[in-house]
Amino acid sequence: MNAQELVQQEFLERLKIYSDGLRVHKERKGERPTDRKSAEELECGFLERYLTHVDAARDKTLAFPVVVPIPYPPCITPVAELKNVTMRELRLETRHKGTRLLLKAITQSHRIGGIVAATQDTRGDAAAVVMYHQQPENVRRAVDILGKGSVILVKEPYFEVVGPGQYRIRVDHLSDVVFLEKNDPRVPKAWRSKALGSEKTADAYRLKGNEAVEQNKFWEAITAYSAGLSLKPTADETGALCRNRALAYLRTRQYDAALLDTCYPDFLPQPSYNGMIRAAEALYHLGRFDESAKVMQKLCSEFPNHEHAQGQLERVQARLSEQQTGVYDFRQLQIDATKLKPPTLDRATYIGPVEVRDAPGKGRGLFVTKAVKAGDLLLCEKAFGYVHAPEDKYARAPTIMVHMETDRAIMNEQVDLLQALIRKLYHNPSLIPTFTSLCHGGYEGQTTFEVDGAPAVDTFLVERIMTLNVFGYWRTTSLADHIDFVSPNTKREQDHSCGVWTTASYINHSCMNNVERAFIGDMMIVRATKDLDADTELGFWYKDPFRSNFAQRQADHEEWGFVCYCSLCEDARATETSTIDKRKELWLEAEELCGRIPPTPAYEIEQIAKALDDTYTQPASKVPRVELRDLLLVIARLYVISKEPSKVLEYVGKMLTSLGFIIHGADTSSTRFAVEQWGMVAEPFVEAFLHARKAFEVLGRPEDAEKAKEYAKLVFKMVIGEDDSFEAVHGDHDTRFGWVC
Ligand SMILES: C[S@@+](CC[C@H](N)C(=O)[O-])C[C@H]1O[C@@H](n2cnc3c(N)ncnc32)[C@H](O)[C@@H]1O
Repeated sequence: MNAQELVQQEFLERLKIYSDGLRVHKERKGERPTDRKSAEELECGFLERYLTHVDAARDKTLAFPVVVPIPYPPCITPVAELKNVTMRELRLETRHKGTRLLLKAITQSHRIGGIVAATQDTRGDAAAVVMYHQQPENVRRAVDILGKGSVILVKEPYFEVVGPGQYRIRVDHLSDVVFLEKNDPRVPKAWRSKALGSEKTADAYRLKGNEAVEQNKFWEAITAYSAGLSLKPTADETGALCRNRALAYLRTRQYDAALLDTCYPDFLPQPSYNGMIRAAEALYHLGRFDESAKVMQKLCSEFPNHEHAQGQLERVQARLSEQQTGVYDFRQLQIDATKLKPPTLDRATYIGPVEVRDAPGKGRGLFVTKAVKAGDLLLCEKAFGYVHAPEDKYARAPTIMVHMETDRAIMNEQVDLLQALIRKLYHNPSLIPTFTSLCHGGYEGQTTFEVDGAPAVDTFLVERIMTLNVFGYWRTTSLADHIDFVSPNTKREQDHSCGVWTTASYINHSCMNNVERAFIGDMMIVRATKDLDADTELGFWYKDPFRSNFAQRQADHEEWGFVCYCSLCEDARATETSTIDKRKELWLEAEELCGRIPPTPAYEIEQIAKALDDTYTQPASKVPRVELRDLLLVIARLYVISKEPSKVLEYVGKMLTSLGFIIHGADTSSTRFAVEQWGMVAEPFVEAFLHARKAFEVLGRPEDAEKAKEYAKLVFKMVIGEDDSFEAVHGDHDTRFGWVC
């Protein structure tokens, strides 16, 4: 166990002690605690607890995991209809339906899992409040979200116990907390402060908002402009306040609200440059490129001298072209993905000839609407939500969310992704249907998404959808991963970036994949790996059958809530345990032989490959022999070293046929080399086809060599997403493998 693994191990042990202890406290459900701390005691303890957390964060250890209660929906009762409740009426581990609790922060807030502050109610009783999924510190400081003296209204408060004498109100749904301005009539007089919110005119608020914008304090600007708008301004003042607020909404990624403030689509009563360009930007970020382009065209004809507008028009036209044609400059995509941190690319989604349809026994699935060829682009999709793992994954303190009910947990990047998704949906409710249409297992959650004219986003529903639809991957690009894979002596790195792609999510699992996914930053590229007839359902691996055995795959599928009935899994079920054990034994023996220095003679490994092959009864075109792939490639490599091209061809041919390919001409006959039917495509076939290319070349069959290279490039395109980088990675193939004849 290395130092990093030790940290992980220690972290898990501490987590177990913590959650076991917590479980005991949670048994007090329904109790009204009588040992709540006073405001003064709470203030002192609060600081101490915060400092422990800061220490833990500095040492990159975990102090306080987020323990999630049994899922409960967000409040969808209008605030005005909720009854006031006080702290002393609250019962432990209970959500107080139909009520609202008015609180004033008596300390500054800090980040301890969520944003935490000590608060007091109108009777002077105190408890901490924790609000989850608010903006991260680099976007908005905790003290700006909930400063000392701030007043909030918690809808249907959930009161929880976190330790002996320690209780707090938790807010899991963003819409369950209302931040009240000091002049809000719901704020008791004693809690009001003259210093804040004292502007008298709409214009004064506009100026205050403008000042905040200049300091990049966009949230404060929104508050100021909104306060101005509440003072019944004139039409001109309203126009200016809205246009300015639209800018602040854009900068805080609230694109729906920004669009609304621009009076899109007719921009009445007063079309303006600022209003139109802000509308075009909001539409751009909402992925509505055609509408964005129309606004930009109108803008450019009305304001022909604006260079910026011209540039924006070209940008949106480029996106429209990508969206409609699926033609991308992949070389540039690779460059952008390497340079940008995070690698979220400014590109549009292309949805090719595919459609969501019912897939009996699997819910819905993605199907091709017309016949396609192996290698064809089916999707080039931008992530709906994406989190890029830091290069040094141990540079951060671990974060974890544990469900008390199921003991399931999500960690680090997945926690970040969940929070990003919740905020994205909350701030852009027009995107909610796209996301909530994704599968959410048996969890229904809240299906009403609006209350008091604002969105209500069910955190637990978002989490459920995320866990069933998330894709994780190893490196920023599949290309970087492939370079690790083909570079001798390079350890394959793992970054654990993750995201949600709302169209690719409809692709069901199949061990017998007919499409491959590849990543370039936050773009997922899906290509056919076989020639497919119209109406074929697409399938790719959730769990790679080459890197897992049947039992591991089944356990993984169980987590997703399904059983795989592909021919590979069915064959594994029908195979005797003794045969499975024999395969394992042979595989281990082969692994040991392959690792020897000097290399084991090819014929010894061939014998094992043959014995392994004999354990299969079904034809390889029906049940591919996944255990044989790497072994046969090793044998082909050994014949490369011994400069026996016909043996190289023989073993490349065996490798292809044992994975379900139907091929011709991988021998010394005069038959032209061709793939008649594609099998289970995977990364190592790039190398295999390149060995075949060289073998043909050495045997004086240039046309077959060219064909083999074409296939190598095609497989590269399927697994990397593009083939522009092919030469750069594999140009030195022959020298790298000792093919210098
Ligand atoms: C990412 S979603 C795929 C789309 C999903 N079928 C839908 O209707 O939205 C993953 C879920 O699809 C289902 N699924 C995926 N592959 C399956 C398979 N091979 N057999 C049965 N169900 C499958 C499981 O319910 C799984 O949790």
